[in-house]
Order: sequence, then C-alpha cells, then structure tokens
Amino acid sequence: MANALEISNLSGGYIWNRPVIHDLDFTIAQGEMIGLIGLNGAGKSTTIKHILGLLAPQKGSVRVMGLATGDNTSEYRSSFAYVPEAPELYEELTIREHLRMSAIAYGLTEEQFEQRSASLAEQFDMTDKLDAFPQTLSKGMRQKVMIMNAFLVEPPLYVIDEPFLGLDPLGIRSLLDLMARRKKEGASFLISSHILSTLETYCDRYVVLHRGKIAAKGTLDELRQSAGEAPDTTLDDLFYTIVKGGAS
Ligand SMILES: Nc1ncnc2c1ncn2[C@@H]1O[C@H](COP(=O)(O)OP(=O)(O)OP(=O)(O)O)[C@@H](O)[C@H]1O
Repeated sequence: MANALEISNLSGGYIWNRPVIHDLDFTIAQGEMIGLIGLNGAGKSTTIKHILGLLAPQKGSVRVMGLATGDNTSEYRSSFAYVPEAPELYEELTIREHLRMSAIAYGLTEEQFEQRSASLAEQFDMTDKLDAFPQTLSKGMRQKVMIMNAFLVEPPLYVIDEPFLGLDPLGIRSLLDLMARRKKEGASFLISSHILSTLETYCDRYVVLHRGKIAAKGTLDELRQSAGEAPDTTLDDLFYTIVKGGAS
C-alpha cells in the first residue's frame, strides 16, 4: 500500500539554488495524522507549497499516493485537499456554488454532493448560509467554508494549515470529530499548527522543522527519548527543548 505522502531528500524554495528547506525526509502512512511544527519562518508553508505542487523541488521528490506532480497533474491534484490558513473564496459565488465546484472538480455524484453538503452544513452550523455570498460571512464562517470544501470531497490526504485559528469552540469540535472519522476510514492528515496542545491529543507522529531542516521526528515517546526528556513531557515543552538546542 502506497504511503499517502512521501517526501524524500527534498530541498526547495523560491529562488533556484537558494533553498530554504533542506533534505527533508518524511512519510505519512494511510490513516496516519502528522503534525508539522516549527517556529515562524521554519519552512512549514514552503514544505506545504511543495506538496501542493506550487513550488518545484530543487532536489529530491514529493509523492502523494505514489504520484509525483508531473505524472498526471489532475490525478495528483485530486489525491488531496488543502485547507489554507487564510480563507480563499470567490466573492461572486455562493457557499453552495463553492461546494458544487469542488464536487465537480473531484468527480462526486449529485447524490454525494447533496448528502454530504447538507450534513457538513449542519455540523458547522452553516445551513442557513448556503445561499449567502462570502462577503456576508464572518471570518470564522469563511474558514468553515474552506473546511467544508475539503471534507466534502473525501480525498485520501488532507493538508491543513493552522486549522483552529478563527474557529469558535463548536467549529473546532466539529472539525476534530470529522478528522477523527476520516482518519478511522483510512484518510491521512498533515496538520501544521502552533497550537501544540491540540496536536498532542490528535497526532500520531510529529515532524519538527527548524531553520528549514528536520530537527526531530517521530511519536511523542520517540521525541521524548531522543531529547532525553521524561515520559510525561508535553509536546510544548519538548518543542521548546528541541528548538532551543536544535539544528543550526
Ligand atoms: N514568497 C516567498 N519568497 C521568498 N522567500 C520566502 C517566501 N515565503 C517564505 N519565504 C522564506 O522562506 C522561509 C520559510 O518560510 P515559511 O513561510 O515556509 O515559514 P513557516 O514555517 O510557514 O512560518 P510561519 O509559522 O510564520 O507561517 C523564511 O525564511 C521566509 O522568509
């Protein structure tokens, strides 16, 4: 069974021959949830842009469900859904039209679209907003639309950047419930967040980026062992130890 995500020896960035991420190696198995953590500027968004195919590797490779970006762009693109940190919506389309557009792009049937969009709207308390335009929504509601779009299409891999920012407590609960359900069904997650206490509850493993390199990776126990920390050390404290003494 192919890994959902396989990043091998990846170096890349914005200017050719001036990489900002260096020799990254990590995988996400099917059904696994990985937390990508690091300080501001560590390289998390740059790594995500490589996964999305917005940046080309300067060295190494990125594979999603066994496919590289160049293999078959539309198949590669439909292997994952991405939730960006800041909502990106079309002001001239209603929320229902956004969902329909995703459904068409990912080849959902009309029945799947109807059933899933109604259920997601209910979970995120957005049923009465389906025919609204984005400019009439609050910031958190706009973020909910991005999340609903991603969960509508049920891809094998979800790439989610700072999912908890801007959501109310009910929205956070609905998102975590959905993530847990899709994970049980075999979907994989790469979640980049600074909210380490929430990641600690939900993720199977972590990749700690520091100055564009992997400073540590593994389960919470593995991170504790390699940092020489006690078995009850929190992810927050471990992260602090790793980046304080971390890779240069
Ligand atoms: N569009 C860009 N052009 C050139 N350099 C960039 C660009 N975006 C980011 N960088 C640089 O790449 C490096 C990694 O930045 P990146 O945005 O990946 O960090 P991050 O870990 O996502 O940080 P944050 O937690 O603040 O979102 C930084 O040195 C940053 O200055």
